[in-house]
Amino acid sequence: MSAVIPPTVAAARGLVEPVLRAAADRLDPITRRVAAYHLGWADAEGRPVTPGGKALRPALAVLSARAAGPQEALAAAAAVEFVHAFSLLHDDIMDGDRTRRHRPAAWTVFGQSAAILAGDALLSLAGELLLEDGCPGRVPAARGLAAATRRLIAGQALDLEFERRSDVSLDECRLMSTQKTGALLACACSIGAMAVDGPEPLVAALAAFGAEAGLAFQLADDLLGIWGSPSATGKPVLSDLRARKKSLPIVAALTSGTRAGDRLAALMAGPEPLSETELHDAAALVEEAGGRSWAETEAKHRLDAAERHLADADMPSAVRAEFLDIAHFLTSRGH
Ligand SMILES: CC(C)=CCC/C(C)=C/CC/C(C)=C/COP(=O)(O)OP(=O)(O)O
Repeated sequence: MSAVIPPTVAAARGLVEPVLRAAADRLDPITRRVAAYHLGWADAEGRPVTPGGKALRPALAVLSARAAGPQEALAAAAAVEFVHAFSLLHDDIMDGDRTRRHRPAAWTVFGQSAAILAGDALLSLAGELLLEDGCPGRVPAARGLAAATRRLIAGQALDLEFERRSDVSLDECRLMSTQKTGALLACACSIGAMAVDGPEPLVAALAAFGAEAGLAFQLADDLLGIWGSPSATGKPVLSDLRARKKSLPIVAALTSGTRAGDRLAALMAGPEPLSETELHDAAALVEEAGGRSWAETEAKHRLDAAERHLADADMPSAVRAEFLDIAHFLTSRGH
């Protein structure tokens, strides 16, 4: 199944992209070239191409400002996208992933050092953009983004540690996903309202909505990491099992107390890389042990919880409907 990108997301991309490009123009030419490639503006030779990322976070940030009033918070929206872009650049290096958004990952084209520097540069541009912006809530917004980045890093640290552990609990795995993905989604959903100095209860409700939607998004992403087709995900098939990732469906299967879960644990404990047959066996065992259905149900629960937070928040009904549209899109991407 695949879902069409909501019109709000496409429209927000058009609004935020000039801000992103103008900010990236401040970078030195070497770093800008890597950033422009990673952000999907240019090919390896610097020729213009059509951007590949979905730009969900800036769309959520734009909506977040609109929830508080008629103002825009484009610098905040661009800053969140830069943090996201930094995290993907570094993540591909850490995971050794060679493909991103249907293209060779930046580090495979420009080398690891250049890609690390480009990620660092995007992170610093995010802070610069926010703090020099004229919006009244720029300092709390910058503090919120910095805290979300710290949590994103904590989640990534757990994710990497879990690859070497065989005793990861579902609670630990949930914490990792909440930090790795939920923190920046929560920030994207609330930073616009924060930047325009919106009321505190609205900011809190939007952050709670984003945290739940972020967990639902990560569950959907984890399902795609096992059963997603490379044409839909832009990543190699069975990539999470290949990397021995302890994603939520995998940990649900490993901790299920079933024979299939035990067989999966034995398969994943071996020292050698898994063969293609073993990878397909492992995916079947995750399913047999109930990991797939658990993750699908959990994603629905998280989406319901997200909707409840939104229902309680005071905002124009059209903005609420657009938030919901994006939340449903997050969990129904191509399989
Ligand atoms: C510090 C560090 C290295 C952190 C890494 C954290 C990390 C990679 C989290 C994964 C989050 C996620 C679901 C990304 C896909 O977003 P998306 O589908 O919106 O991506 P798109 O922009 O390509 O559409």
